[in-house]
Amino acid sequence: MANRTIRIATRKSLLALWQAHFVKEQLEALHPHITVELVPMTTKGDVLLDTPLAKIGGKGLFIKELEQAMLEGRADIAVHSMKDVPVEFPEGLGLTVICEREDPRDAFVSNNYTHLEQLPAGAVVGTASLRRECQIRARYPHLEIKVLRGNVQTRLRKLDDGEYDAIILAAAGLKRLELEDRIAGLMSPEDSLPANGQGAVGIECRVDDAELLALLAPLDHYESRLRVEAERAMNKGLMGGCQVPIGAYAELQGDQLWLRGLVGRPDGSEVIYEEMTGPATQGKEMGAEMAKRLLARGADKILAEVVES
Ligand SMILES: NCc1[nH]cc(CCC(=O)O)c1CC(=O)O
Repeated sequence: MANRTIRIATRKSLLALWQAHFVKEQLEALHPHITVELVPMTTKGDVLLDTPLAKIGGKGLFIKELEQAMLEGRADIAVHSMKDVPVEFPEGLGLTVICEREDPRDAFVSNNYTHLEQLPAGAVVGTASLRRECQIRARYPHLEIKVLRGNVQTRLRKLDDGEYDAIILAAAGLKRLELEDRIAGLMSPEDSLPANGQGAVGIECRVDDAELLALLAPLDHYESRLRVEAERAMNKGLMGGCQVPIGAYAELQGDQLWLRGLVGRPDGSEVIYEEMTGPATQGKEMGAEMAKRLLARGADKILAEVVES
């Protein structure tokens, strides 16, 4: 594998660039004779920053342009936040690596409070995620939810400008950007069940490039893969991505996997929850089974309504 160059397609947000550098550094350390370059690009999701995610529709809003670059040979790999990666891939591409997962939890961010419980009636909470919205509304119906879009820095600025009393962000993103001190409180999975793949970085590439696959393989983290694959299998069964009110979260307990999932109405009036434990290597089957159980309990109706609204 002489002197090969690996080009990483990446979005231009600080978080995306951090994640691309994170992969670049590991590849360069593992394979001193290869060169790794970043190919930054803008995606549809970056342009449509003020529209609620569920309304823009179209899966893979943040990754289509990156995939196009790989298919056309302008890039070799794409580094993604797993939570933004659709469950299906275009012909010829696949998710070949899941890196070790960062903190998967949601973070409560506020300059005045440390937990949703403390917020007075009418306080304004910012999020663009229907998953976060439905869980907050179900438990705290007296709070107001206001759409919050933009990259992590923009969201924090909007909080500091006083538009919101608190906002919810993924802990992983804040930690990676060295903004951990902005986390007022970490939300347990019971408080806010994370999105599938939250906190994990994955690598997508052309599946026919055996040499490349071999170079990437050492970055794969088995435990993280088991968890994320189970979560994604659940979302796949529900045909939902990051833009729908679905939470999916798996934890390893020895050789067992504990998978929790929910689908909720964005207004919080209904949250359907299921959990299951089984052999860690059966995550995909468990995810599919969980999806079936959720659908049988009415998740199909909720999801259809969200897509139509
Ligand atoms: N949908 C945007 C997005 N995609 C990944 C992260 C955070 C990092 C991660 O989950 O790996 C975020 C921001 C957020 O939800 O706060």
